[in-house]
Amino acid sequence: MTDDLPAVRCTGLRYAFGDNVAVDGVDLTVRPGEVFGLLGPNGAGKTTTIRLITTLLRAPSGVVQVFGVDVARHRMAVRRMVGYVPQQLSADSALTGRENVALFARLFDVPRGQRRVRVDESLAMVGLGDAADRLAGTYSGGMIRRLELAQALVNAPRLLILDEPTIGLDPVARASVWRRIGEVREQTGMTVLVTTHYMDEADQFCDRIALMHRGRLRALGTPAELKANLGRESTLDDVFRVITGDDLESGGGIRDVRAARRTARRLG
Ligand SMILES: Nc1ncnc2c1ncn2[C@@H]1O[C@H](COP(=O)(O)OP(=O)(O)OP(=O)(O)O)[C@@H](O)[C@H]1O
Repeated sequence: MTDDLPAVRCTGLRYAFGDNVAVDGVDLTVRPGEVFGLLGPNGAGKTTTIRLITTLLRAPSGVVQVFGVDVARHRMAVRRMVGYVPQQLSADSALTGRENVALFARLFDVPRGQRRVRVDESLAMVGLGDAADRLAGTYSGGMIRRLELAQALVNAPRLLILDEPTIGLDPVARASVWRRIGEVREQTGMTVLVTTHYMDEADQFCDRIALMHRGRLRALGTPAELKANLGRESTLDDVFRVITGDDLESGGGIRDVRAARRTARRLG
């Protein structure tokens, strides 16, 4: 009955850190079953938007609904529907892959009788079945990301939210992470909301894209639509540059460097 409801609907969403308006009146609908990419330069407001959707931040104004459920009023119900892979994580290098996922199964309150099966299924979905009993500390960066994906999948979420799932990975590992995301989506029909800085990845793997800049949505459409609006032979990079001016090059600064270092430390 709820199948036609949007996976996410944000209306007039706004959030400020002191005087700094991070999210400035965002209206956004993510359709059920799609892979939706939220793009934008550093500081655009993507992570803050995701935190509002996942109930980690509370919006002072605006409404967020996940499959029709209001996040302000039903936080736990929303959390049960959402799997979230944040930028800074989560996998414990002193535990095996299986133990890491089992820990999340307990945290998410997966019924005891289903835990073992759910853990095995999640590890298999991301291609870590054979490595499940190795310590996560021995995994490559790409395997760690897939392990984090398995952690988010263990409670069978209807909506999977990934914040920069491929940052800091080499091209082969990036492709492998995306392949797993695609397979999971096909197997489960779940909706995927993803942020990325990699335009080529967004172009290839997202059904629709929203470009965010300075807290606002500046463009929304399929990759093909966004490129077509700009003219023949345009790339998503071109679209991005037109919308954000020079911010793509100048964006980042200390926060970006810190984030990249954090990721490198985590993966290294
Ligand atoms: N915890 C915080 N305290 C104060 N300001 C914050 C905090 N988190 C984010 N901001 C500010 O809010 C704005 C939006 O940040 P946000 O992290 O949502 O952007 P982003 O698009 O996710 O950037 P990135 O790509 O670097 O992750 C930025 O100006 C940022 O400096």
